[in-house]
Amino acid sequence: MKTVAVLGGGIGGLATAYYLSKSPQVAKVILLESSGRYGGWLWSTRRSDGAVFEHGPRGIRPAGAVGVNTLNLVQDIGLEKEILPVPYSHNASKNRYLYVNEKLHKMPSGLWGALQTVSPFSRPIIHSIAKEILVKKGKEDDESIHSFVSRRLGKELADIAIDSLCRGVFAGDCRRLSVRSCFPPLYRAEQSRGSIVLGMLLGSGQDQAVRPGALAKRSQEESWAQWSLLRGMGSLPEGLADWLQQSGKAQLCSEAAVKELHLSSSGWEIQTEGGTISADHVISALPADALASALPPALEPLSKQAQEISYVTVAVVNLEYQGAILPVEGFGHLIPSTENKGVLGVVYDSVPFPQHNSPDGVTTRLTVMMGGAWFQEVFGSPDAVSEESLLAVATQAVRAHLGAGFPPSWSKVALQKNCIPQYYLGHWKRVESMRRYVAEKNLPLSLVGSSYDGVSVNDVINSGRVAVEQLLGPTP
Ligand SMILES: Cc1cc2nc3c(=O)[nH]c(=O)nc-3n(C[C@H](O)[C@H](O)[C@H](O)COP(=O)(O)OP(=O)(O)OC[C@H]3O[C@@H](n4cnc5c(N)ncnc54)[C@H](O)[C@@H]3O)c2cc1C
Ligand SMILES: C=Cc1c2[nH]c(c1C)Cc1[nH]c(c(CCC(=O)O)c1C)Cc1[nH]c(c(C)c1CCC(=O)O)Cc1[nH]c(c(C)c1C=C)C2
Repeated sequence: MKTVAVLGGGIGGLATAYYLSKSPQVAKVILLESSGRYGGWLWSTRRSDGAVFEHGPRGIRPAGAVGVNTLNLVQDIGLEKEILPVPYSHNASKNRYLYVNEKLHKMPSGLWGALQTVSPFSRPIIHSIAKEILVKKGKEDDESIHSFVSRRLGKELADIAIDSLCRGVFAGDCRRLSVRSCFPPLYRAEQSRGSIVLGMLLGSGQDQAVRPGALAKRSQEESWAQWSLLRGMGSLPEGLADWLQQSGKAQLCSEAAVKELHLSSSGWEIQTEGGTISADHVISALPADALASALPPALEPLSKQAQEISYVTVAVVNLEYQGAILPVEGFGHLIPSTENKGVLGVVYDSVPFPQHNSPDGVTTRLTVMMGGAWFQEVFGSPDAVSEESLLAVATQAVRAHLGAGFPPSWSKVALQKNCIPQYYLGHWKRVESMRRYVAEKNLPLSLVGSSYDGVSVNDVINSGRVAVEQLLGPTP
């Protein structure tokens, strides 16, 4: 393997380039990014007074093999000293809220929470859990998350808790999203143990373990629930880009949009805004629709399937208020679609990460997330909506939900167009069929990134590692 081109400079592309650069089998890595900045949705505003605001992800979970894998990478690129951990004992880990019937309700957590009737639910969660063990296994090879949870745990949990959860992870509609692709452990638990509860107690064939380095071991010893970085999540792609530049093997090209891919006798000819590049192998970390636009007409079956993966738009509104305005301490609150379609949830950023507050006086930083699967219906076309109207909806939500009687002292509206892929029913079959097509045609192409195997930062980084290992064997 001489030259590998990585398409897309989001966290998926950067992580892929990192794993490639570690392999002695690769002579050169060329990363092509269309914008002037690396990181994709990982994007932080650092204000001159030191305050940090996130316009994409704000916290990463250290749990599981993929969480360990990300911490190993963070340690290896030297970002360890910038880590901001949030332990399980912290209020931001223990307290999550739902906004239902115009009131905040703490979501039940732990055994005590499960044993009690906690509003807005009409009976203790333990009822649903106990009955779940006896529910028969589903017969379909995929099912919507809402249908799966209604069947196994009851309609009330599906309508309120799961509806909100899917808005708080996928900005999506649980009636359309696939349980198999969005929550593989739940699907696997039913398949292997006939029950979610038994699957969790007995295990259901988890992913391969990743050996933890010192940082991941520390996260386990200190029971971290999530982590961020001192100067915001944007430091992760910046750190990776710096590491790649110093590796001497990687050539990072920004403002180099990939226009067309052509198969050649030895691999690919890649036509970019700046010229043509040759590569022996291409790893695409582009959103699937962007890859579809660049594929040659001869690979139409592949581009057609890539085009069928849809995305939703999220308006991310960062707000800063003077003083401590929160009536409760926690991670934030989610709003089920029956309560308010347009406003998905509010993150109380100051609670998990007070280090990102301005050092000048007491402030509260919040992020209101809006739209998702309901964007068009509530706000109209993302191309026509004004920032002012989105800001007005966000500040009104904070006023109504949290009682902030005065306007924010600072705000920023980021309209994140087509930012989260939606794994609808049958997503697994489409992805499998795309990969089978690539294998059968012997195409020098690998598919990584959030369009295929999970949307979290951990999943995306891991998809880069898996693709490189499939191509070259285990990374050193
Ligand atoms: C608002 C929001 C909040 C989130 N919160 C969390 C969270 O709390 N925790 C978590 O784990 N995850 C979170 N996520 C998910 C996570 O951030 C994303 O799934 C992940 O960053 C996707 O990375 P990626 O590299 O696959 O894609 P992208 O970030 O989309 O990267 C793709 C890159 O390709 C480039 N590109 C596009 N077309 C071309 C072309 N033709 N040529 C060259 N380059 C091109 C783009 O400019 C981009 O840089 C959140 C996402 C959003 C939007
Ligand atoms: C209100 C909208 C959103 C909030 N965060 C996201 C959206 C769309 C995006 C998002 N959040 C998480 C992930 C990664 C998933 C993972 O597997 O790690 C993504 C893409 C993390 C997350 N956020 C919430 C949950 C339950 C999770 C899963 C992991 C975990 O348990 O920590 C809940 C949640 N998200 C938002 C709020 C306000 C909220 C709950 C109060 C914002």
